[in-house]
Amino acid sequence: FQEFPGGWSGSSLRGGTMDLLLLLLLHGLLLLPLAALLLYRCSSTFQYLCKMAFFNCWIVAMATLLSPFAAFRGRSVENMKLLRASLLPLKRFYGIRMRVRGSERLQLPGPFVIVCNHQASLDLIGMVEVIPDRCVPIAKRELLYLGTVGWACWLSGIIFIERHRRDAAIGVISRTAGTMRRENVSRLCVWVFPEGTRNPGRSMLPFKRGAFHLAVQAQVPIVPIVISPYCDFFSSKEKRFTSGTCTIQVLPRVETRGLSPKDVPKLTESVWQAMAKALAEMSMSDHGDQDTEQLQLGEDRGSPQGQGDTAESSK
Ligand SMILES: CCCCCCCCCCCCCCC(=O)SCCNC(=O)CCNC(=O)[C@H](O)C(C)(C)COP(=O)(O)OP(=O)(O)OC[C@H]1O[C@@H](n2cnc3c(N)ncnc32)[C@H](O)[C@@H]1OP(=O)(O)O
Ligand SMILES: CCCCCCCC/C=C\CCCCCCCC(=O)OC[C@@H](O)COP(=O)(O)O
Repeated sequence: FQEFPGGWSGSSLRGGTMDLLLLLLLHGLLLLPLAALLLYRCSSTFQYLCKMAFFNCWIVAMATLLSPFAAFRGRSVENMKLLRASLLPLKRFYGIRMRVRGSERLQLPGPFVIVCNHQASLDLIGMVEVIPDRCVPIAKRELLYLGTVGWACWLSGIIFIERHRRDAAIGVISRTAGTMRRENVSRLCVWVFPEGTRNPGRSMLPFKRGAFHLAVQAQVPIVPIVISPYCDFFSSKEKRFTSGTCTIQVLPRVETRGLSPKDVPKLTESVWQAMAKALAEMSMSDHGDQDTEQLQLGEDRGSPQGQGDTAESSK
């Protein structure tokens, strides 16, 4: 480059290009969040993707932060309290109002098995709303391999089963029943999603029998819980996630004392029927507003009737 007095020199030309590039980069950096914000406001799909990404990031972040503290205690159901506390704020972030009905039905002195419908991973938000102390979920083994999430689940005493290895899964369930029955172990409850997989919408899949074998083997009651359909505010198929209201209905417990394995098919069917009825009633009313407290279970023996409450959560 030749230099001319008062003209452009090679170095000043390079400097000018650099300035221009920097200016463009700065604009880009400023415009990107603005564009993302605009997209978030305009596109419900983008909003859904952001909210789901945040859900997963929150879980990974909490698992990473809390696992070292949980590790001090070792593998213990007491760590479920940490897991629960870390997931409770999620409903506020998403503007989900939780209504719980019949929560007093969970205050039993002894062990019991909870069975709950499974629509989406969002069920975790409902689960932590009502899960009693010393209660662990049964989860698919794949969760164990999700890095710190798996570690957090293991430390919290979550019971893992390999769904496609029936004999191994039955073995895990039998050992769990043994632990529930053992007198020297303080009360242990187990939460099962008996559909065995997620099932979005207003219906339920037929139930797998493991939860019912577990209750019969341990001779403990079954407490069915129904979470109202998310259709109003959430759909993974339509990529829609807005704020909304969710009702959690705890149904009367079903006793299993005196039942044997041959009673399991009938027991499974009657619990499915009772839960399907409650789900249908919730679907008909706006957000499960209809009072389903008077639900009677065919198999229900000795459950306190008509004592239901409706608690709007302030947790
Ligand atoms: C800090 C932040 C960290 C946050 C971390 C995030 C937290 C995550 C935790 C949340 C966990 C939620 C996870 C949800 C899930 O993973 S759902 C998926 C796992 N759950 C299930 O699969 C449900 C349990 N499954 C079963 O119970 C099944 O019954 C199973 C044992 C797996 C067998 O299934 P399958 O073979 O497909 O079918 P059936 O149930 O129809 O059974 C077939 C025959 O076997 C007999 N059977 C079943 N179980 C038993 C048993 N325990 N004992 C004896 N016999 C059994 C059953 O009766 C059938 O025989 P018959 O037809 O009656 O002759
Ligand atoms: C080193 C590896 C790092 C991996 C990091 C992975 C990050 C994973 C991010 C978030 C994990 C969120 C876990 C939420 C678990 C929700 C429970 C759930 O809903 O499981 C589904 C199961 O019921 C049924 O599964 P399917 O419907 O049969 O499918």
